[in-house]
Amino acid sequence: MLYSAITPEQKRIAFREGLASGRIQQFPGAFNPLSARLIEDKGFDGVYISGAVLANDLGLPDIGLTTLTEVATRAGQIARMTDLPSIVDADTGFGEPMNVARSIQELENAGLAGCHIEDQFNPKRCGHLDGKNVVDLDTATKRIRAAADARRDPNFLIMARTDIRGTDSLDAAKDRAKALVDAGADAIFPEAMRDLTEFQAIRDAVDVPILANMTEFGKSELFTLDELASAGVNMVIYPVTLLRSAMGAAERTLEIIKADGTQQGAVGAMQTRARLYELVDYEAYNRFDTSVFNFQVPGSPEHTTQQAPSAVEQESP
Ligand SMILES: C[C@](O)(C(=O)O)[C@H](CC(=O)O)C(=O)O
Ligand SMILES: [Mg+2]
Repeated sequence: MLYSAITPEQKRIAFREGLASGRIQQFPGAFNPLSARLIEDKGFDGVYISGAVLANDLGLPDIGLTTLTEVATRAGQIARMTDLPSIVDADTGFGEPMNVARSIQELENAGLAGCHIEDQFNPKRCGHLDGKNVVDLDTATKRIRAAADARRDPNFLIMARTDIRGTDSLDAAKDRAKALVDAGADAIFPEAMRDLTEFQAIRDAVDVPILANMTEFGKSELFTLDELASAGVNMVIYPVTLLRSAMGAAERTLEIIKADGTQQGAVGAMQTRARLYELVDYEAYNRFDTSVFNFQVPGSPEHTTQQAPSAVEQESP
C-alpha cells in the first residue's frame, strides 16, 4: 500500500546481487508509476526508466530537452511504487562534470538504484538514429569520474553508455568501454551494437556487467533473452516497449469509437476495473480505512464504529 516497503539502499543491494547472479536481468521500461507495478507483478527483475519515454510523454522529442528536475521527479515517482530496483536514463548527465555530480546525488535522493550516463554531445539523439556525435575520451571519462565520486551510497550503480559505435568501429567501442570502466563505471551500455558478436566483443573487453538495449525499430535486431545471455549480456532493457504498446492500443480504441460511435468493440482488450484496482491495491486501502474507523479510544462512550465501503461496492459506475 502507498509506496514500496523496501528502502532504496536495499534495492541497490538487490540490483547488485541480481547482476552478480549469473542470470540475465530483464528490465522493461515503465511509462508511469502504475506500469512499474505491472512490471513487478509479472515477475521481472527491475524497472527501466527511459529518457525517450519521459520526453515523449511530455510531447517532446528525445533530444536532451528534459531537465534534471523533471527526470529526477518522474523517476522518483516510478521508483517508489515498486519493490524492484529502478534505473534511470540520465542522458549526458545534464551538463558539465560538476552538474553530473549533482545529478547523481539527486537521483540517489529520488530512490533510484542506478543510472546511465552517455558520451554523446548535446543536443543528444536517440542512440539508434543517425547523426549522433560523441564527445572526446577525456570529456567522456570526466563525466563518469564525476558521477562515481559524487555518489554517497557505494551501491548506487553508475553505468557508462557509449554511443561511439554509431560513428566509429567496434574496436573504438571496445577501447572506449575499457576507458570508461577505468574511470569508475560499474557497468557498460554499448549502444547500437549491430549483432550478437558485437555484444560478445564488448563482453570480452571489460569485466563489468553489460547491458543490451532491445528497442524496437532501431539498429539492433530484437534478440531473445537466451541469445543475449549466450553472448554474455548481463541485463536487457525494453525501454519504450510498453509506451509503444499502450499508445498503439489507445490509437486503435480511438479509431473504434470514431467508427462505431461507441467503445464497445474495444472493451474486450481493456484492462478491467477489477485488475486496475488490484494493481493499486485498493483492498488494502479499504482495510486500512476500516481499521481507522473502528479504532476505539478507551473510555470514550460516544465513539461510533463505521465501515469503509468495499472496493466491490464501488465497482458500479
Ligand atoms: C534507451 C534510450 O536511450 C531511451 O531513452 O529509452 C533510447 C531508446 C529509443 O529511442 O528507442 C535510445 O537511445 O536507444
Ligand atoms: Mg535515452
